[in-house]
Amino acid sequence: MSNPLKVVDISSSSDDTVKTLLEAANSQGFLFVEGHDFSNEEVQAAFELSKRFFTETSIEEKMKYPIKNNVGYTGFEDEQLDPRKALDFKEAYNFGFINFETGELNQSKAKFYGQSEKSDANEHPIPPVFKDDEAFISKISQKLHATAIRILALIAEALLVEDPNFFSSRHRGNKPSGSVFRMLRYPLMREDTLNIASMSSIDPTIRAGAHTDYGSITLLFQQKGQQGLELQIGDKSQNDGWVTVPFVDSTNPQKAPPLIVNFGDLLSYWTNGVLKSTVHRVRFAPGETRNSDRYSIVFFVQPEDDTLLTPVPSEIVKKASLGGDPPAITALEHLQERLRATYQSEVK
Ligand SMILES: O=C(O)CCC(=O)C(=O)O
Ligand SMILES: [Fe+2]
Repeated sequence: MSNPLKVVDISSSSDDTVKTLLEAANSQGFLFVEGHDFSNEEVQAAFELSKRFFTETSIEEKMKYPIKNNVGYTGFEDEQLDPRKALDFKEAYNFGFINFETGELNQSKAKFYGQSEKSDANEHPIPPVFKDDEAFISKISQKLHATAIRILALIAEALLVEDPNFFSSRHRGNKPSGSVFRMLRYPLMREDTLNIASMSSIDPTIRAGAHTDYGSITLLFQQKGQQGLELQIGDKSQNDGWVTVPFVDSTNPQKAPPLIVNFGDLLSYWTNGVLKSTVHRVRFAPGETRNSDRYSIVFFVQPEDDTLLTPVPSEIVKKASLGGDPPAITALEHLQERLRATYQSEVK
């Protein structure tokens, strides 16, 4: 399968790196990032852990950790990324309320927001299956956060923002933000899952409905032989423009494959559309032969909650303005609005 996306090495800050990154962000809104810090072993271990949680935990046990404040488990029929279409046939577990400096995960709301700790139990308990690996999950989250900061620094350079820390000072790791580390599973349709599908309005080929991401940027690992991510970047007269993202292997066997990186609505809004937030979905082609579920590991990056989304101070951004700037809302307001649409009710 040919690769329609650019592969950018973020270990370099060369003019070429910065230029290619901006080109990819401005045209496709998606790219592959190599030169990151992740070893193959580490990413494999994260996928193993995800598999263990999804396949060795009963549904009753999973339901003890229902998603709340965007932290926890979401099952097969909860999410609807494209409100016009069927519900998404997938399950996910979100780690959130993370302090990327200390590595603390799933903190209570009170602790996360620096309010005095209430006496009642933490409303975001970590499922026991993850208990022995909490330090490992923290480390992966911290590295993903650092990788995102690195990409944002290169973006600031590409946009000729005078302050090189413009984005990093708005994505500080120890401040409250809606950033989430998510494990996802898109199961094969088997005897045990077919029942769920036939009982509801699920289209089994669409695993994550067409949507754009909400935040600043998204980092994603997928595995060989488990493609399914499609982007709407092609010729609209053919297949509605859907293009499949292939699996791209690492050029160094010790290193994990390149990360898939895309830009979300918030960064697009913040840059007057210079960075594109591209529509994408996950689809299993009808009748396609697969022999495994699809797993992905995703890190959704959000700025600090109270970040005001006034246009990024850059001549490139200013030139892209179509007259008046959009109203300045905060990152948290922006996120809550999008989550409300996804869950079609109050933010859980
Ligand atoms: O699993 C994937 O490949 C994509 C997931 C995705 O787009 C999302 O959760 O926003
Ligand atoms: Fe997405």
